[in-house]
Amino acid sequence: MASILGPSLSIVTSYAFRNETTLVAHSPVWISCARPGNRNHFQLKSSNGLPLNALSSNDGLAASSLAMADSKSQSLEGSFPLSDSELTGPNLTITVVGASGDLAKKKIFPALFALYYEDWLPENFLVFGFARTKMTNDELRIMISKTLTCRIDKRENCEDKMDKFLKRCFYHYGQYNSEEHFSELDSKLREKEGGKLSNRLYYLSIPPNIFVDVVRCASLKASSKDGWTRVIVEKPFGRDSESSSELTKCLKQYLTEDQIFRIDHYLGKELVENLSVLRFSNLVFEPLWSRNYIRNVQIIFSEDFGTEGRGGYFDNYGIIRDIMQNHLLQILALFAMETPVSLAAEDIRNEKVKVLRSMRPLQLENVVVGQYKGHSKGGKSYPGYTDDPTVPKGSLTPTFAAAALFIDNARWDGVPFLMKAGKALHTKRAEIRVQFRHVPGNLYKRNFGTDLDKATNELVLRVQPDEAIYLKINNKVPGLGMRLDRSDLNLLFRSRYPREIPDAYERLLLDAIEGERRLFIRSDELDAAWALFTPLLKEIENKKIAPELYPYGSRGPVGAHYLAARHNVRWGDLGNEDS
Ligand SMILES: NC(=O)C1=CN([C@@H]2O[C@H](COP(=O)(O)OP(=O)(O)OC[C@H]3O[C@@H](n4cnc5c(N)ncnc54)[C@H](OP(=O)(O)O)[C@@H]3O)[C@@H](O)[C@H]2O)C=CC1
Ligand SMILES: O=C1O[C@H](COP(=O)(O)O)[C@@H](O)[C@H](O)[C@H]1O
Repeated sequence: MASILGPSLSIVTSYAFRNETTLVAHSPVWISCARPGNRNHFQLKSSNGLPLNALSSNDGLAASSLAMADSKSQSLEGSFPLSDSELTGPNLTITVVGASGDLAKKKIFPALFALYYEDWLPENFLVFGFARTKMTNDELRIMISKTLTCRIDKRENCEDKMDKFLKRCFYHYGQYNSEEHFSELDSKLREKEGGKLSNRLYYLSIPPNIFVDVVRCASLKASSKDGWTRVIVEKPFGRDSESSSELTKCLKQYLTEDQIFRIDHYLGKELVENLSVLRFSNLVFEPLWSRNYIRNVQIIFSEDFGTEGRGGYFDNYGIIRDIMQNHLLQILALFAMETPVSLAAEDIRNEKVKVLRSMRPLQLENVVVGQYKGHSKGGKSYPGYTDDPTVPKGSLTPTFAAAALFIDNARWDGVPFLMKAGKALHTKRAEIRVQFRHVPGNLYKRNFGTDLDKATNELVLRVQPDEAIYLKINNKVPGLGMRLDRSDLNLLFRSRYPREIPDAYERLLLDAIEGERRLFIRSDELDAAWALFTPLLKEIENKKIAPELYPYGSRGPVGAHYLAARHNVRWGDLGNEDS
C-alpha cells in the first residue's frame, strides 16, 4: 500500500504544472504516495502551494487533526466502498445541489466526468446529487448518462469509464431548507467516506433565493468534520450592491471567505486564462499595453439565440447583470490590471480590485440598451423577447447593451473600453479586440487612402468559438509596385493544438478541488463590480428607459454604432465574418 499524504507541505512550482511530475519538495519533507499511472499529479502540490486535496490554512482545520485523520484513515483502509484496493489520500465528495437542474445536466456532471476520464480527480472521489425531485441512485445515473454530451464522447473507453464514473454517483433527495435532510445527507456521506479524512465540495446549482438556506443546512449539518468544506456559488451574486452584500453577509454567517468559491465561468475559458500569459510572458506586448499605444479596447459577447426557456430568470436580471457586470467586467479587469506581484490568487485579485475601483462611474449617456423583436427570415419566424411566455408582457428588460467605460488611472487615462453584449444576434461569439493607435508620420499613409483606422493594428483574442489569437498587420502585397494589404498573424488554436480544449467548468471545478482561488471572485471584487453598475441599473430602471428594438438575428441596435462613434471607435466585429 502506498503511503498516504501526511501533513507535510510542498510548494507550488507553477499553476500550469499541475499535471506534471516535477516536484519541488520543501521542508518538511514530502511524503510520497507514488503509485503507477496517470494520477501522479495527485502527488503534486496544487497551485495554492499545498498538496492537492490537503487543507489550506484557511479551511479551518488544524494540521494536528489532519494528521490524526490520516492515521485513522490508514487503519480504516478499504472501508471506502469502492472495489479499488489501492485507495490513497483523503476522500473527496462533490455534492451537486440542484442536481435535477439545467446547469447540472448541461455542465457540471459532464465536467466532472471529463475530469474523471482524464484522471484529474483524486482516487477517492464520490459525486452526490441533491435536489427535491425524488430519484433513486439509478435514476440519477440514467439522467447523467443521458445528458452526458461532452467533449469526451468519442474517446476510447468512454463507455467503460462512464460505467465506472456512474458507480461513484449517488443521489439524496431533500428540501433545501431542511437541516434534517442535510443531516441525512451527512450520514450517507459519512457511510461512504468510511471514516477517512474527507473533504467536501458543494456546488450550488440552484436559484439564488435558496443559496443561504442550503449553505446554512450544509454547513451546520453536513460539513466535513476533519477535512475542508468548500462551496461553489453560481451567479447571480445578487442584483445590485445591497442585495449582493446582504448575500455575502448571510453566507459569511456560515462560511469563511476562503470557503466560498464564486464562479464566473468566463474566467475558466482558455483564452481568458491565456490573456495574462500573452501579456506577461511576451516582451512584445506589455510595453504596448497602455494609453500610449492602445486607442481602444472592445470586449464583445454575442449569442445567436434568445432567452428560450430562461426568460423567467432573465427578465429579473437583463443582459447587463447577466453578462456585463460579471463576465465582461472580469475580462476587463484582467486585461487592464497592473503586473501582479506573483501568480498567487490574492496578488492577482488585488490588482483586479484596483482596476475596478479606478473605474469612472458609468454614465447613462455612455450606454445603449436594446431588446430583440420577432423577425421572419427565409420563411422561418423567430420570436421576440416578449413573445416568450415566461417574460412579462411589455417588459423593458434589455437583451442587448453596449457601454463605454473608462479607467481613470495613469495607464488607461482616456482610453475607451467598449463592451457589447447581446442575445438573439447574428452570431455566437466572444472576443477581446485591442485597437492600436495610428502610426505617427506613417510613411505609407498614401497607400491607405483616407481611412487610417483601417490601417491600424488590431489584436484579437477570440474566446469562442474556434479559439484564436490574431494580430492584424499591414503587409506589402508581393510583386512589383507598392500595394499594401491588411493581413493576419494568426494563431488558430485548433491548428496549433489538436487536443480539444477543456470546458471552463472543468478547469474551475478542478481549481476549487485544489483550493486554487485565482479564478474565483473575491467579495471585494464583487463589491467593486456592483458599485460600478448599480447606479446605472437603478437609473435605467427608475427612468424606465425603453430599449431600442432590434430584429432577432441582426447585428443589434444602431445606437451601438453611434455610441462607438462618439468615442471615435468603430466596432471591430462588424467587418466580414472572419474579421
Ligand atoms: N443554466 C445555465 O446555463 C446557467 C445557470 N447559472 C446559474 O446556475 C444556477 C442553476 O441554474 P439552472 O440549473 O439553470 O437552474 P434551474 O432552474 O434548472 O434550477 C436547478 C434546480 O433547482 C431547483 N429549483 C428550481 N427552482 C426552484 C425554486 N424556486 N425553489 C427551490 N428549488 C428550485 C430544481 O430542483 P428540484 O425541484 O428537483 O429541487 C431545479 O432542478 C442558477 O443560479 C443560475 O443562475 C449560471 C450560468 C448559466
Ligand atoms: O452566464 C451566462 O452565460 C451564458 C453564456 O455562456 P457560454 O459559456 O455559453 O458563452 C449565457 O447564455 C447565460 O445567459 C448567462 O447566464
